[in-house]
Amino acid sequence: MISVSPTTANAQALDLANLTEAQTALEIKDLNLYYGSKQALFDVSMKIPKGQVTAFIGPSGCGKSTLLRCINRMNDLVDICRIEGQIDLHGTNIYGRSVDVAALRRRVGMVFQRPNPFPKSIYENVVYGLRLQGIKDRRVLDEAVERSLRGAALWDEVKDRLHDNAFGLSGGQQQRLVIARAIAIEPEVLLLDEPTSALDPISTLVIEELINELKSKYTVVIVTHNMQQAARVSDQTAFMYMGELIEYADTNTLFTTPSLKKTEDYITGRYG
Ligand SMILES: Nc1ncnc2c1ncn2[C@@H]1O[C@H](COP(=O)(O)OP(=O)(O)OP(=O)(O)O)[C@@H](O)[C@H]1O
Repeated sequence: MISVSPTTANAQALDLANLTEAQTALEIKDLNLYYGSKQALFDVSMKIPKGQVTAFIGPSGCGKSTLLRCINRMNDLVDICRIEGQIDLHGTNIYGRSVDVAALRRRVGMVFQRPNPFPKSIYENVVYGLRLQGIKDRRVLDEAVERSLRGAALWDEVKDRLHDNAFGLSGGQQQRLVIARAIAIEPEVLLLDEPTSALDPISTLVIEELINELKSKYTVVIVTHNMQQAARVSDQTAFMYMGELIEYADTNTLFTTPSLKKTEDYITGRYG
């Protein structure tokens, strides 16, 4: 049995099928995705609430990362990838003709499985996106560094060595640095693709606590292999299987009283 965290279990469950516009960060509508002739997502539709943590779970190859990567158009980088359907971010289709993809990726930040700091100082990693925007004012940059590192629960550990190379940090610290880099440009949505799978249990716990704090400012969508992690950190969970969204519900319901047998079989470990 998967135990759901008390904060998650006590949260007021939202009516996910009938979220109002004000409650919705993302709306995925009839999304089909193909890699060449192979279809990887089938008619996925869901609304992702604002200021909450939503987890995608399911067995390997079910399409979790593919769906996540649609939300900031990372799949545009895959030549053979074709998408039908749409995703609205706060009401505007991110696949619309006039969308500036670089601007979209500033609104929708992403953190990957392996920490990927740049070979630069801690400070320069955090301000990277701000420098790209042409911001040079030292005071603005200094403030952003402190705010972002505090936001990523890393400030106290690195405040005395901001100009040291980021590669000198532990794996868990590097992952929090990457989160600080992502939040420095104040995105609306943070996508986390198995953010703790390369980390030890203690670093994992620190990141999970951080995820809980991040949702006060950002909409967080996380892909995880680990059902216990989904139960601990997310407010709602989407279970995917072979490219389909099978069941989507508040995390407590999905893990304690799922509606469908397929979901129950997965969460009780019968497959996957
Ligand atoms: N760039 C790509 N080119 C071709 N096929 C791909 C590509 N990326 C993913 N796929 C295929 O799409 C399907 C879904 O893959 P995806 O990585 O989204 O699954 P996943 O649920 O995230 O899996 P995992 O948990 O193992 O990371 C798989 O069959 C995979 O082989």
